[in-house]
Parts: sequence; C-alpha cells; structure tokens
Amino acid sequence: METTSAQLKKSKKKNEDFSLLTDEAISFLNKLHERFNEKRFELLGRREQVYDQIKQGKDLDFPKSTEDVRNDPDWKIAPLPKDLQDRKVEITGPVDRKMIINALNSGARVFMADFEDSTSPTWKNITEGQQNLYDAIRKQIDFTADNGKDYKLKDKTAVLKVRPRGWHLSEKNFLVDGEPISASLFDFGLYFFHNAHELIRNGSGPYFYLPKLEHRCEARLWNEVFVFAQNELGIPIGTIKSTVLVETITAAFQMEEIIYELKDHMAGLNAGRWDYIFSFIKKFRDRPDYILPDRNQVTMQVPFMKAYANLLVKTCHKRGAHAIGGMSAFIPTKDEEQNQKIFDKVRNDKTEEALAGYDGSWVAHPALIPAVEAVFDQIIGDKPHQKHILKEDFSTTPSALTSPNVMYGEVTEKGVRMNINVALLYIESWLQGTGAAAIYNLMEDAATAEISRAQLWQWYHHQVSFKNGKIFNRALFCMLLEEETAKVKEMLGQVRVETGKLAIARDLLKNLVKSEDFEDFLTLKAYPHI
Ligand SMILES: CC(=O)SCCNC(=O)CCNC(=O)[C@H](O)C(C)(C)COP(=O)(O)OP(=O)(O)OC[C@H]1O[C@@H](n2cnc3c(N)ncnc32)[C@H](O)[C@@H]1OP(=O)(O)O
Ligand SMILES: O=CC(=O)O
Ligand SMILES: [Mg+2]
Repeated sequence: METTSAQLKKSKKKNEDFSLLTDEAISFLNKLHERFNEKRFELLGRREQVYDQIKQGKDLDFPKSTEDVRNDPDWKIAPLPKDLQDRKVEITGPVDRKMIINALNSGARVFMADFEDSTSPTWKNITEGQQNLYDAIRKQIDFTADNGKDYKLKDKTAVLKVRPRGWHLSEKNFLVDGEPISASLFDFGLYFFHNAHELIRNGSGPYFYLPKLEHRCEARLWNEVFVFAQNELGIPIGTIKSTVLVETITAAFQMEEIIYELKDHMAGLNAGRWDYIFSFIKKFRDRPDYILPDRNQVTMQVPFMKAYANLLVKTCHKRGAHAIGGMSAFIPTKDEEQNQKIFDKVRNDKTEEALAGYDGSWVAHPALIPAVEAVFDQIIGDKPHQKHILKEDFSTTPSALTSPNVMYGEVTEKGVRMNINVALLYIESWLQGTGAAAIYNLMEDAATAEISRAQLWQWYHHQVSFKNGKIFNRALFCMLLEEETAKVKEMLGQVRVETGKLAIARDLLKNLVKSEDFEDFLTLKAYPHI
C-alpha cells in the first residue's frame, strides 16, 4: 500500500500526542504486525471463499476434518482463575472515561470495555480509551462531568475484560512500513503491553473478548498472538483468558474447534445474538428463501436462534467453559409504566437463558444489573456457575441451525421505515464519534445497525412485496429514504443537521442498500469519514 509522506507525517504527529505510544510499545506493535498481519489477510480471504460456496448453494455443516476434536471426550479447557469463576452479570460499554468508571462501579461481576460494536473508532476514542483503561487499572481514574458531578472508583470494582476490534478492521492512524496495522492487534497489543503485568500484580489478569470470528483458524491466529505476546513480556503461557463471541453463522458450526484452538486461553463462549442475526442475513443474502421478517420479529424465540443458543451451552459445558448469554437491547427509560414492561422483557429473556444453562449474561445498562442478577441467583443458587449442566439430551442439526423458518412474521412497510430511520440515526451518531446510542428505548450499536441495513439490502435486491401490495423497489426505497430522512432531521434539530453528518449518513446508507455488491461491514465504508 502506498503511503504519502504527508500521511506519514500526520500519523507521526498524532502518535507523538499520545503518550502510551512509547518506543517500546511501538516496537511491540510492529512485531505483532510483522508476524501476524499476512495471516490475517489470508484468513479474511478465506471468508470470501466460504461465502462463495454458500452462494452456490452449498449447505453449512460441521466439518468432517475436525471430527476427532469433537469426538474426543477427554480434553477440557485449562483451569480458570478465581476472578473468572462467577460471571453471572457482565456489563458492557464503550471506553469513554465516565462509562468506564460507572461500569466498574456498577456492581456487575465483570465489565467488558468495548472497542468494537459500541465504539466509533475515531483516533480520539481509541487513544483516550486506552488511556482511560490504563488509568482505571492503576486506580488513578477520575472524571468531572459538565454538570459538576464527580466520578471516582469504588474500592470493589468489576473484573475488567477488553474487546478489541475485529479482524476485518484496520487502524489507519498507526502505520507499519506505510501499512495500517490490524485494529485487533493495535487494541490488544497496546492494552496488553502496558497493563498485563499490572493486572497480574493486582490479582487479576489480561482478559479479553474476541469478536466476529468466522472460522476456527481465526481463533488459532488469536492463540498464536497470545503465545507470542506472553513470551515477549515474560508472562506464563495461559495467563491470558479470552471469551469468544459466537456471532457468525459459520462459527456456530465450529464452536468446539474454537474452544480447542484457544483451550489454554479460553474462558468461555458468548452468544452474540445481534451480529449473529446480521451474519445469518449476510451469508444467505442471495437466497430468496432466506428472507427474514421485520427486525423486531427475529427474536431468541425463533427456531434457528434457539438451536444456536442451546448448542452453545452444551458445547461450552462439555469442555468446562462458561456459556455467557447475549445482550437484551431493551434499556430503561424515565417513563415508569414503560419501564415495567422493559424490565419484564429483560427478566424473561434472562430467565430463558439461565434455564437453558447459561452461566451469566450481558447487560447494556447498570439499572438492569439487580434484575438480571436476581434471575441468575435464583436459578444457579450459591454456586458460581452451572457448568455441571451438560445438556446431553440436546442435539441439533445443520438444517435446524440454518433454517430461515421463523414460524410467523412478515416484512412490512413499517419495518422498512424503522430500519431506514434507525440506520440513519445510528450512522449519523457513529460518524460523530458515538458508537452506542439509545434509540427508541433500544440500545443500538454497530451490530444492531448492521441488521437494519443488511435487511434493507436483502429486501431491496429481492424486491419483497408488502401485504399492502407495494413492492420494495428503487422508487419506493428512494421515497421512503427521503421521508425518513425528513423525520430524522426533525428529531436531530436544525443545528445538528447543519453541523453534523446526516447527509453523509444518508448517502452511505443509500449506497450500501443499492449497491449490487454487499459491503461486508458498514463500518468499513464509514471509516474514511471519521
Ligand atoms: C451487540 C453488542 O455488542 S452489545 C455490547 C455493546 N454495546 C454496549 O455495550 C452498549 C452499552 N450501553 C450503552 O452504551 C448505554 O447504555 C446507552 C448508550 C445505550 C445509553 O446510555 P445513556 O443514554 O447514557 O443512558 P442513561 O442516560 O439512562 O444513563 C444513566 C447513567 O447510567 C450510565 N450508563 C448507561 N449505560 C452504561 C453502561 N453500559 N456502562 C456504564 N454506565 C452506563 C450513564 O453513564 C449514566 O450515568 P450518570 O447518571 O452518571 O450520568
Ligand atoms: O457483540 C454482540 C452482539 O450481539 O453482536
Ligand atoms: Mg457483536
């Protein structure tokens, strides 16, 4: 890749302003890049090959070549440290300073600090996020809000985990020999380099969540990165512990293999339901029999989601790993009556998970912690987890995991409008540097927004028709886009529309939906704009 001297100068200047980029840290990041970037691109290329096979009608199946891994009853993951035994409630959130303090103080067992779905990767967000985590680990983090409220850490805080960005993303502000480093290696590398020893000294460790893996070899790559990083820093192999998000349809067929690849560094799997739905739509997008109904109808109750959720618990417990539930997107509001319904929905969702054998689950908002904790406490009792539940009676099939049958539901004009509206609001927010937003009482992040735009692409390219007789074609899309843009303008107000990035968001969405070629991730198309 060609890089101009102006670009290099700019990147050097930016890096100088960020004190964690010491010579030693840069050298560590460079080594990660040199050793692992080529493999990363090779594996990203393999994703395309798998998609081409699906497009040609090949059904997904559990790989024959790794049957011995699945059939061998004797292997288990390495033992887990004390502070990773009880994970009944894990809060997640972006890496801004106030959020980190609130999440660590929230009473959740774990806080997952997120550089992925909920962070818009502006250089400011990424570098400040690293600095905030550095300060939090050393208990030297504080913050004063504009309203004068002071924030500082309590004595007892949640166990910290970090989710670096996925393999598909690059970090354009850090170049190695003129080439952008992998965003995964940047986020992981810088955090690990500065904090691994300090975390161990504090009685914890370097713990990670790994997003958006599509193949067991991508887990192997992470394992190789972990081994190398630990050796470089003189840290015993197996100190790093990671939880892998099973959030792609192809990974669902390789859960056991993913655990195996990372078994010395494995803490569990998480059912990342939103990216999973996105991946399902994306991988089967060409097939007319795979058109899913409105977004709000694709719930954890639909058969293919249930099959995946149950398989995840069974697989984890067979190998001694934690099974962690996904994110209910409902977040509390100021309206008490509505709140009642929201809490009921979250409680029901988490009860389903706990009864299915999950050992804990995610919350998006601190106000939900007591309710979710109560559910898991009631079902699991005093024990830290319920890994003894082996679910030996449960079995599933490739067709149950991939059948698009949702039993009921349809594509409606209201659903199309909602997807356009939410995607516009979210992309606008992301372009302004905010990667998680409360929109219509739901937590929206990159994963949920991807569902909206992927559905629009699929409905548009298959020209679905609604019960009212209208066909979702070019003319209708253009009309609805204009109408929803007008509504969003009203919502944002004149000042934000004039100074903000709604026009770019609208153009991005329009192109993402109309383009013949499906863009793999909307964030890849949006990244040049931040
Ligand atoms: C698909 C996936 O990947 S899910 C995982 C990734 N997504 C996430 O992690 C999203 C996490 N959630 C959030 O970011 C936030 O809850 C939002 C953006 C949805 C809503 O945030 P807000 O608009 O600030 O909500 P609200 O006004 O109700 O917040 C009340 C307080 O709770 C705090 N809070 C809200 N969510 C969180 C959180 N996840 N972690 C820590 N504190 C939080 C706010 O900072 C605020 O604190 P304050 O009273 O000291 O000012
Ligand atoms: O990262 C979580 C998801 O649901 O996507
Ligand atoms: Mg995700």
